[in-house]
Amino acid sequence: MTKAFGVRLHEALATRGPLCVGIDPHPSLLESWGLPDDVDGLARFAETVVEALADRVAVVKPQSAFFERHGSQGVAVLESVIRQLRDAGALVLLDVKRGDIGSTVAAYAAAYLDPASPLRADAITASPYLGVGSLRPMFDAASAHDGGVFVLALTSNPEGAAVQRAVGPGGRTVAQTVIDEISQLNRGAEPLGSFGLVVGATVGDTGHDLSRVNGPILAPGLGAQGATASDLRTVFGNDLDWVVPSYSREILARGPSVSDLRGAAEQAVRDCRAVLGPRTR
Ligand SMILES: O=c1ccn([C@@H]2O[C@H](COP(=O)(O)O)[C@@H](O)[C@H]2O)c(=O)[nH]1
Repeated sequence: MTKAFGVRLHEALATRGPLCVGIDPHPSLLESWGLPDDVDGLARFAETVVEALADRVAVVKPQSAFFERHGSQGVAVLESVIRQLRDAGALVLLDVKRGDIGSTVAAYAAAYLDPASPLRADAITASPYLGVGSLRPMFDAASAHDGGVFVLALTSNPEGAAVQRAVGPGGRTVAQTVIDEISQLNRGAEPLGSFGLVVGATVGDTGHDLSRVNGPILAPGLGAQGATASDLRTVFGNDLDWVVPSYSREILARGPSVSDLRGAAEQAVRDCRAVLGPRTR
């Protein structure tokens, strides 16, 4: 029997350090690595990241879009990469940002969280734009199969604020509603729940209450989007315990050298540890 995603993430962060590295094979990165912008280039890029990082980084986050743009063969590469990452002990957070009416969300849940699926990951990202409740089939599948779901709350892009900071009839922002609903799902979980949030490292002081989340908070936007590890203190204040800092291009740009990729990941862990400090729980 496996352990709940929150438990596995807790262990991975403790043993491997507080870091998520994204696999985002941008055409420009393929070019700078001397690879063609085709399925072979995609596979060589992703396999190099697997070789460099899968046995040492806590969470690896393939960005599905960069695999999908190569069609069915790209998706086949993604399936293989997910399997290789998991076999090497990394937790795979598949960044797909899915969301829909509940009956369709059930199909997404089957695609990404059911152990029978070739695309099964440890956790996925989800969009709450159709209402957090519409994601219920994902939460149920995650609970049934020891997976996790990270729901967008305050995203790292500047356009997100207009929607996410809009205030609803009850006086809460859209983002705070998402935060509160996810916090409910994690109530009582030890050492932390399996339901996460996405809060960009670029957003500055959030002005939102993250104190009851009791689950992981993915913080993308570090590196290429301009945020630095020290910004995590400004963004999360005293709620730093379960922040999972996430870098993609900043680290990937150091390839194709396996040792340079590892060096960049080690530096990122040092930078983030200096801000996050020892986990208090
Ligand atoms: O708010 C969000 C949510 C997801 N992302 C994703 O993270 C990576 C960031 O890549 P960088 O190269 O480190 O900028 C990318 O896959 C985004 O789709 C995000 O940036 N912000």
